[in-house]
Amino acid sequence: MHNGTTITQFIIEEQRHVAGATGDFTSLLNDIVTACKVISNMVNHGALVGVLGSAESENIQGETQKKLDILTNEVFIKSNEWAGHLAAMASEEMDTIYDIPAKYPRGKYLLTFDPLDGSSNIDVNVSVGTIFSILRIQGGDGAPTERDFLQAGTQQIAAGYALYGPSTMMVLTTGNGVNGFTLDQNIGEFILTHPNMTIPADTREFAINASNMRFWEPPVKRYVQECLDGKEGPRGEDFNMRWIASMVAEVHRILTRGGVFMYPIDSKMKDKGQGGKLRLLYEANPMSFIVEQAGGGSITGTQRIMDLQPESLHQRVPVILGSKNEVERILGYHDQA
Ligand SMILES: O=P(O)(O)OC[C@H]1O[C@](O)(COP(=O)(O)O)[C@@H](O)[C@@H]1O
Ligand SMILES: [Mg+2]
Ligand SMILES: [Mg+2]
Repeated sequence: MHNGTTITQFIIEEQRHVAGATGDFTSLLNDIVTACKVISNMVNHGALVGVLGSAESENIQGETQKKLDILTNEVFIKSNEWAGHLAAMASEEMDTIYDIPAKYPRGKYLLTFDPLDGSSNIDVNVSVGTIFSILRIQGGDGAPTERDFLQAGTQQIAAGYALYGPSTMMVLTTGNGVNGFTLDQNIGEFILTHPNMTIPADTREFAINASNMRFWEPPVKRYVQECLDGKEGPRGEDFNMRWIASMVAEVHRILTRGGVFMYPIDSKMKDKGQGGKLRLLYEANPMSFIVEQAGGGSITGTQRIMDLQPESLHQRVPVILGSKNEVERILGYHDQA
């Protein structure tokens, strides 16, 4: 039996050092933690409870939704709408913002989330996750609007993800570094197991969906080719490759042992007028906050993601993140192009 620090104790201790803290933020994080525990249980039971497979619906990106995309979205809404901490929510799976029902008090925070990340893996029992980010509403007391969510990543006050893998973990930043917690199923508590996670500046491991190679832009083609050329090439060292197709699992690997993850822009997307594959508010910004807090870098290819001014709720952007020196090398290749 361990006597580790629970995530609630950790958050409360951290908030003790925040001037003017009211407890709202702690309580909001606790509701998010509860939602992830419910989702962990749902994902773990999978076919036993009939939650695998596709739903007969599409999200605003035109992707066929999985049953679990919809069920996990519901869990997040129900767990977070009632307590009076939120002004509104926005989800990858909802076309418009979710306004807090009038029967509940409205609060000062905004929550954005990707309820199930790595959906294409759920039916094949590969790790999936949940990604979230917390902002403070900037506007007045009126009803929140989509515009309230269009804040740069630097405005985030917290970000995190849950990883439903061999064990269920939660990784969190509130702007004071990055900490990882493992769910002890026996007591139903997330316990601090990975304090102060940091990303090594150098790595010999990259992750990209190589099936898109012919559509990539020259800087990415050059970077990946040099990795593949290994010892015989300009890098003079062999590189390893990974692709799980769950962003949460890729980022967790990078937080644990370094690496670089790339979902770059490509000509196929450009032809469709698409700005990238991954969503700025639900995936790119929260993961960039976590990666930067762990000493890594996160860019579109040409600029820092967290400096981007969002233009729309479901905007997609290119994402290149991970070990700082590799990310800077890729930025340099784009500058030279
Ligand atoms: O299917 P691909 O091209 O390998 O893309 C995988 C990427 O798409 C995603 O699954 C998109 O996220 P969702 O599953 O939340 O839609 C990422 O997690 C992952 O990195
Ligand atoms: Mg996702
Ligand atoms: Mg998703």
